[in-house]
This record gives sequence, structure tokens and C-alpha cells, in this order.
Amino acid sequence: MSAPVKIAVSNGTTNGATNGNTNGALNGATNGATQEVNGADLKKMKNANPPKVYIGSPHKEFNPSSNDSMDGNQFPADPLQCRIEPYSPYNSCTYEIVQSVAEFLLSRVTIRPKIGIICGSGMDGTTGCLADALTDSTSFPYETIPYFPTPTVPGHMGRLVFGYLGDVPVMCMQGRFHYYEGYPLWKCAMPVRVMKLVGVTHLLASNAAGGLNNNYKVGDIMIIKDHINLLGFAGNNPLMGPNDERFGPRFPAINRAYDYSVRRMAKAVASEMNINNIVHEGVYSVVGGPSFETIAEIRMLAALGVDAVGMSTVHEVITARHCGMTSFAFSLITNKSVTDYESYEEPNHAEVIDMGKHREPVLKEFIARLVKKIEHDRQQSK
Ligand SMILES: O=P(O)(O)O[C@H]1O[C@H](CO)[C@@H](O)[C@H]1O
Ligand code: HPA
Repeated sequence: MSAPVKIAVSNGTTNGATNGNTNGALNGATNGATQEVNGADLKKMKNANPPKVYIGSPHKEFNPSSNDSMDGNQFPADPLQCRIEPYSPYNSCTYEIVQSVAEFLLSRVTIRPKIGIICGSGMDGTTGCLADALTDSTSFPYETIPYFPTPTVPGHMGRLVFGYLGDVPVMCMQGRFHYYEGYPLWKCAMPVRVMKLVGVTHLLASNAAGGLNNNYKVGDIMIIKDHINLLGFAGNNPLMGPNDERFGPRFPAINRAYDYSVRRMAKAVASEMNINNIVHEGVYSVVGGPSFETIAEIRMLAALGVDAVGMSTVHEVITARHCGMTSFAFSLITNKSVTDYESYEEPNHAEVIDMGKHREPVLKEFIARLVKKIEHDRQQSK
């Protein structure tokens, strides 16, 4: 049975005050009621209270005259304001909105994490992994967080957990948002900006990916050293639209996206754990999905120097770098990409999730040790 977690119960009000003095982070007092429930209770709660569909959901017909509320707020009466809606490829989530989400969270937890973790498919604790390893945790189902999207993909649980990994305070996204779910890229990456305004300085993202590199086996880990943003090549980027300099510059550099020193720490962790034989470093490419790749596409990606392919992470890392966060990401190779026209093999999401669960203990330890090193390094460089 999984460890009890505290569920933060929204009382519809926020009282966090902006102090804006530490990395743009907000500071707020805890006033949210909390209650203890276990994992089973949480599932029951989720089923009993089907997710409210907020303005940010891709699945809702937007109706300006509706009286639907978002955390107690009415939709704006002015229909022009209502044009700020989620289908736009341009970011319509203002700094103030992100700030209000950060305040909402900070006013309900006392913990002030500097490290934010995003769990990939099958690694999100649906069976009780990383987030359940957190102690003294407070958990927010996404549907209880104003403006947050809700995940629609199996293997992505959909809650934000604050707690201690070892003795390091972290916040952990159990479940992420993908472009193929219907969310524009800026919306998929919006939680990263929330992390930033909560005070997070280091993003640590994981994902499930298909392995193209012939040296990789299913179950291996690939530390991402660089990416090819295929969605960006096609004119789609989470930073498209008006730029708010409070987050970052109009034209951010991305060539050092995957922090060299954190990658070195990750390799040191692999040595300590004696798993060098399954840990590689390589290039990840994002595709839009949800269909897996054709053989011709895989061959093209391999020719471009891609080692692993997936449908996430890149927009999160771009958004993190834009707002000055240090970022690190790794892929769990959950399947080998098919390159042979004679092959009967087909990738499928079930095997992706199964491999995530199978590798859970190794990944948990890998992340916990890395988090400890990052925190140690952060303390040293103060
Ligand atoms: O990248 P994560 O979220 O780990 O998920 C990966 O697994 C799914 C395909 O099985 C896709 O969503 C792909 O991106
Ligand atoms: N392709 C794209 N995304 C993926 C894959 C894949 O083979 N495996 C896990 N996520």
C-alpha cells in the first residue's frame, strides 16, 4: 500500500504575497486545509469528483456566456477578453496568471523547493514510485489547481506533489501534458513557469522514448545532451507569441540547454550505482505524435544523428531555459524503434508504461542521488 499523502483542499482563496526577491519566486503563508488520504482514497476521490474542466482544457467548447467558474471566478463578461482561449498557438497565459497559480500553491505548502521534477510515461507513480517516495508530502490533483491543464494519457497520473526526496525539498509533476492531447505547446509547458515562480531553479525531466541508437537496449537510460526540435522546425515553439521579458528574452539561446555540470553529476551517479553499462548520453528528438514513427521517419531521424525519439520534454526544457532555469533530462528507452520493413514489431503505449514500471527502482535511486548532488552543489555555490 502506498504511503499516505496530504491532499491540499482548495478553499477558493489565495493569500500568497509576492516578494519577488529570490529568483522571481513568490512567498506565501500556508492557509490551505489539508487532509490525509492514501493512494486508494485518492483514486476514489478522483473518480467521485470527475475533473472540473477549466478554461485551459483542450476538450471544452469555450462558451463566454456560461456561468462556469474557475476557482470561483466568473468568465469575463467582455467577449473580447474571452478571445484569450487555449486553442491559440500563441501564449495567452500571462505572467500574472502564472503568478497567481504560484501564489495558490505557495499559500498551501510550507516547503520551498529549488528542484522541480517531471515524471515521464510509466514513471509517474501510478503504481507508487517517485512521488510516493517523497516524505512529508502535500499533493495537488491537477484539477484542483487553477488554470492547470489536466492530463488525458494513461500512465500520467495528474498531480503535483511537494515533499522531501531524502532531505531535499522538491516539487514533482506526476504526469505531463503533450501536444497531441490538443494542448498548444505553451500550455504543455506552463507548469514549468509555475515552478519558476514557486522558486525552482533546476528542472529535471524524464521521459519514455524509442531507441534509435543500435547500442541502446530496452531499459537503458539516455542522458539527453542535446535535442532536435522537429516541432520547432515546423514553426511551432512554446515561446511563440508575445514575449514577456519578466520570464526571459525574446530570443533565448538553447545551445547549452542540457546543463553540462548536471550531466556530469548524472554520470557520476551512474558510476556510483554501477550502472554505467546501461547509461548513455545522446540526442533526443521530439515528434508531435500521437502516432508512432514510420520506418522512413526513423531512418531519417537516425541519419540526422538522433539517438532517441519521443513526444515531450523539448518544449519544457525550452521554457525552462527561457526563464533562466538550469535543465537536465533523461530518456528511459522503452522500445527499440523499428527500422526494418520486414519486421512485424510495432511500438505500443502499454510496453512503454510497463518498462517505466519495470525500471522504477533504478530510476528512483538515480533521481534521488542526482537530486542530492544538485542540492549539494547549489549549497556550495551560494
Ligand atoms: O514523453 P513521455 O511523457 O514520457 O511519454 C512518451 O510515451 C508516450 C508514447 O507511448 C508519448 O507520450 C511519449 O512522449
Ligand atoms: N516514439 C515516440 N515516442 C515514444 C516512443 C517512440 O518509439 N516510445 C516512447 N515514447
